[in-house]
Amino acid sequence: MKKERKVEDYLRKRSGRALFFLLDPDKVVREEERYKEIVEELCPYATAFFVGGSTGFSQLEEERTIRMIKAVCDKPVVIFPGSPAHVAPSADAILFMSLLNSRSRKFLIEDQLEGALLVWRYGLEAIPTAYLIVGEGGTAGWVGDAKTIPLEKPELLAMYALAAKYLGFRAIYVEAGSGARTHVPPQTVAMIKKLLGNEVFLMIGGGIKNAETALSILKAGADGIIIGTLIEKEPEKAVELAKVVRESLGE
Ligand SMILES: CC(C)=CCC/C(C)=C/CC/C(C)=C/CC/C(C)=C/COP(=O)(O)OP(=O)(O)O
Ligand SMILES: O=P(O)(O)OC[C@@H](O)CO
Ligand SMILES: [Mg+2]
Repeated sequence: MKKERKVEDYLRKRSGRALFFLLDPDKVVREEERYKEIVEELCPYATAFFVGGSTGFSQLEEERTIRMIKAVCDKPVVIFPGSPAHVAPSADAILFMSLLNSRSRKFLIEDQLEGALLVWRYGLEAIPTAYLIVGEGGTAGWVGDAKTIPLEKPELLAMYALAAKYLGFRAIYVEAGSGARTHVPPQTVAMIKKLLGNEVFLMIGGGIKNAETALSILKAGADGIIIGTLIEKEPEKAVELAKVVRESLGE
């Protein structure tokens, strides 16, 4: 049995400077060699790799992607599940999430029932995470039947964030949607972090495409940020972003 909060403790030690690189198994398995090289390049800058997608669910592809990352990089690999089909045995942990602003019971609690059994069977570390989709919402918003929170109404997001904290979630992932044109504004991040305090680990993702944005969101109070689409579209820019962020943080 893996130690209960090993990855979570590791992440908490890196609050305010955690960089997560998200790989979509659906895409990775079609170009495994290319992604292997990208992972090698990103590895020194990564806090952890996230693996998951909103579409094309398959445990086989999830597991293959996790093993590919683990073969070339010693950083933790965390499942970011779009469905219970993403629960795969070789991961170090899973964001065990509920999409709190979904209209559907499936994403609030039903997928978790099926996923829980697999998490238990594989002895995976579960990080209780509230997933909140804002703004454009991207594919995850559409698939997850989210009542997306408008970016210009941060007070609605604040209500969700507080409810998540009081329900006992130890992490919150605020998602603007994969490839979003507008990322979560730093002022909103600052407001949410102030309400949450250090008890809850705050992750921000969606539409972060350059180092300036990444740093502004971290400096506003995000504990970690997620970079996905940039890795797929312009991997050299993702590596550059990672380098600049690490240097600017004095690491
Ligand atoms: C806890 C367990 C077992 C499951 C939770 C299931 C939930 C709550 C899902 C929420 C809805 C959803 C579809 C989330 C997807 C999150 C994710 C992995 C996003 C990253 O993928 P994208 O980049 O948006 O996907 P594509 O690249 O496929 O468009
Ligand atoms: O793909 P991008 O826009 O980097 O977003 C990352 C992540 O928040 C998607 O779930
Ligand atoms: Mg994607």
